Amino acid sequence: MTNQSTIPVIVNGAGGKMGREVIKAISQASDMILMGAIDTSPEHQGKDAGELAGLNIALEVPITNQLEPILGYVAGERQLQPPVMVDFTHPDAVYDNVRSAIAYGIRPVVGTTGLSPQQLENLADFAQKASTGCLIIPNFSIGIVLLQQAAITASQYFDHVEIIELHHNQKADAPSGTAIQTAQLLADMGKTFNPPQVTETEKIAGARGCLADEGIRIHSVRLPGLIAHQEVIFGAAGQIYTLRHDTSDRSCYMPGVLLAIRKINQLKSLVYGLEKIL
Ligand SMILES: NC(=O)C1=CN([C@@H]2O[C@H](COP(=O)(O)OP(=O)(O)OC[C@H]3O[C@@H](n4cnc5c(N)ncnc54)[C@H](OP(=O)(O)O)[C@@H]3O)[C@@H](O)[C@H]2O)C=CC1
Ligand SMILES: O=C(O)C1=N[C@H](C(=O)O)C[C@H](O)C1
Repeated sequence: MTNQSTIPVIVNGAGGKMGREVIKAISQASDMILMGAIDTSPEHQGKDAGELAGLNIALEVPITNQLEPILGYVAGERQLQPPVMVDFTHPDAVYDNVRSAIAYGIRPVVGTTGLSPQQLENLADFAQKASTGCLIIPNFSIGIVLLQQAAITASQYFDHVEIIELHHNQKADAPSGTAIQTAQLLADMGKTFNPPQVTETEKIAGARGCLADEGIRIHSVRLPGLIAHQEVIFGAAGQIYTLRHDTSDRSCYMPGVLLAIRKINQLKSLVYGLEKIL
C-alpha cells in the first residue's frame, strides 16, 4: 500500500546480481515502491522485475532498456516523497546515468564502482548546482565500514600497509571501489606508508600490485568461487596485523542500500561513503 511517506524507487541494472537483490529488498520495505526497472541486457527485456528477482509474485514492473522515459515518467508523477534511482550497472555507464537522473530531479543512490576522480568531481559539481542529494557508496556493508575504521586506527601506529582485494571474475573494474576508498582513507591520514627498504625490481610487470596515494599498494585477485573479500595487512618489526572482511551473500549490502534510499532526501549535494550517513 502506498501513502504520503512512500518513497518511489527505480532500479538501474535491475537484472544484474545486485539489481535483483535490491528489488527483493525494496519489495519487502513497507515505505518504498518500485516504479521502474532498467537493464540493457537483451535477455531481460519485458520480463517482470519481481519474477526476475526470484520473488513468487509479479511486481507488474517490466524491465526496459530505456532510462530517460522512466526518469521522465517518475519525475512527472504526483508524489510527496522525491523519487530515488538506485544504480548497480557498469563502470562505463554509471556517469551518464547519474547525470541523467539529476537532470530529471531524481536522487541517485549509486553502488556502481569505477568512477574516475574527475568524474566524481564533475558529478559533485552537477549535484551541487542542482541542489540535489547524490550518494556514491563504494561498499554498502557495515563490515567494510568497521574494517576501514580499524584500519584508520592502525595506520597511526604502523608505517607499512598493503591491501589485497579478492572478487568473482565477472568484475569489470580493478582495483575494487572499496580498495580505492580504503587506500584513500589511509592516505588522508597525512603520512606516507611503505618507505623503501631496498631497490626493488619487478621481474614481471605488476608483481607488486598498483600504487595508490602515499605509497599504499593494492593487489587484485579475480577467481570464480569468490564474491567480495578484502584484507588490509599492516606490518612492523616482529608483527603482522591483518584486517579481513568476507562477503558470503549479497544480502549483506541491503541494509545499507535501504538506509541510503531513506536518507538521500536530507542531502543537497554529493556524499561519498556509507560512513557519512550512518
Ligand atoms: N557498492 C557496493 O556495495 C557494491 C557495488 N557493486 C558494484 O555494482 C556494479 C554492478 O555489480 P553486479 O550487480 O555484480 O553486476 P552485474 O553485471 O551482475 O549487473 C549489472 C547489470 O546492469 C546491466 N547494465 C549494464 N550497463 C547498463 C546500462 N547502461 N543501463 C542499465 N543496465 C546496464 C548489465 O547488463 P549486461 O549484463 O548485459 O551488461 C547487468 O544486467 C559493479 O560496479 C560492482 O562493482 C557490487 C556489489 C556491491
Ligand atoms: O563487484 C563487486 O562484486 C563488488 N564491488 C564493489 C567494489 O568494487 O568495491 C563492492 C564490493 O566489493 C563488491
